[in-house]
Amino acid sequence: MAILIKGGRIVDPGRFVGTGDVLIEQGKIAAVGATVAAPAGATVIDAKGLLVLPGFVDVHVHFREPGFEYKETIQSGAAAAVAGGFTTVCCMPNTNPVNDNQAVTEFILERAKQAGLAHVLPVGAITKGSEGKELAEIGDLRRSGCVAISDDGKPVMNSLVMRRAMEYAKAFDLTVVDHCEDIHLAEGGCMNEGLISTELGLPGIPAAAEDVMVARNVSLSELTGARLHLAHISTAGSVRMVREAKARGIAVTAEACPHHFTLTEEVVRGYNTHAKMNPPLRTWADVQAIKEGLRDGTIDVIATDHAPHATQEKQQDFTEAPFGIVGLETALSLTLGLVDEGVLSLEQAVTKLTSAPAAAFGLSKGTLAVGADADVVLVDPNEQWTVDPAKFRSKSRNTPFAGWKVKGRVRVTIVGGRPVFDANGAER
Ligand SMILES: NC(=O)N[C@@H](CC(=O)O)C(=O)O
Ligand SMILES: [Zn+2]
Ligand SMILES: [Zn+2]
Repeated sequence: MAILIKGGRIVDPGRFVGTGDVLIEQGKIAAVGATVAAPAGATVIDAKGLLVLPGFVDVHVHFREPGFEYKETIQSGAAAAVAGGFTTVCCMPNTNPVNDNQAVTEFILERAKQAGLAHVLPVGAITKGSEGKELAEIGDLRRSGCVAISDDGKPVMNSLVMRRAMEYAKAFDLTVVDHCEDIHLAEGGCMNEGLISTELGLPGIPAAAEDVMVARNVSLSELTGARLHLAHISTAGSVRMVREAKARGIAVTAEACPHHFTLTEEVVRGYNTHAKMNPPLRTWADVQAIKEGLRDGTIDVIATDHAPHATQEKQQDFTEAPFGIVGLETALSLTLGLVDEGVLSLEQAVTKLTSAPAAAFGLSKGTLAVGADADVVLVDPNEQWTVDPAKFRSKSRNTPFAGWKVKGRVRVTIVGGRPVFDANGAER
């Protein structure tokens, strides 16, 4: 089936920016240009007034299958992804069992195929059971379809284990993704350490718990030459160190999450557990540093760290509730907020949702290049809407953005040439 997307504002970073048409044939991008003729029998989608973008790539999501299907399944997670404009998502291995072997990887890929929505690419564990002790079978994980390795949810505390992981990863051409947190410095904490944690009487997690691990990982990347990707950076110190590492030519990329460039620790007042995530919401100065890092290219990628948890789990004391919030269905609007604020140009914002994450993981995604998989998203940049968690595709509703009035909404999502989400036909 051929599809011609007509008259939209195309933003294909570094390739084509301007009003034009996109032709899809046999699941691939067949042509992009100011005017492309519709072949006989093609379905024409009128994209006037809409942005036409490469499908977004999220290198950091938690779909809870296997093991925690009550929070999210691969099916519900993939549905949330395409509703949010994400056509490729990389799912972290902190499931039960942990994705530290070929059987779990193959199970995830099979489930993703059955869902038939987004491309769901597994991230394998660095260590067996993500226990930080013994390396997983990294070569097997690579061969069975893992696109990166991480023990996300936990850091790899032992520096020698991390060094060996990086050496293997380099040999297998895999990116190593680390959740930078010194667990001893962070132990017992549930929000950012500072004045507010003292006022609220909550145990804090100092910025240094993140910073020291960023410093270590950058050093190990320099030592081994492995490609390092830093998950969810949240502190001014991390931004500073990544900036310096890049200036020195170290193979490091970094991601920031929408909540870390939108909210500060102030939101924790009121003890709303939807403001509890790891790393925690930080200070205004940290948020400014994250924005500056995004603006100047220090932070390459916007990733959601979509971390669904059930309502009853979040309805506990702040100290008891699990860390994490869902993000797939609000990320686009919050990112466009940075464009409205003048922090990013639209092309920069699209880059950080598409080609940059693809490059960080070495994926041939996030582009409208002729011959690429036809993963395309149509966005109305001006549509205003109110975040209503009850309408999420995700099984979970743990978001601090409920009731927020935001701008920019996905109209249509196409994966491999197949429309898999259409806001017009959808109950919202
Ligand atoms: N970010 C979170 O607060 N939680 C994540 C784990 C993680 O990303 O470290 C989760 O799996 O729930
Ligand atoms: Zn993490
Ligand atoms: Zn995570």
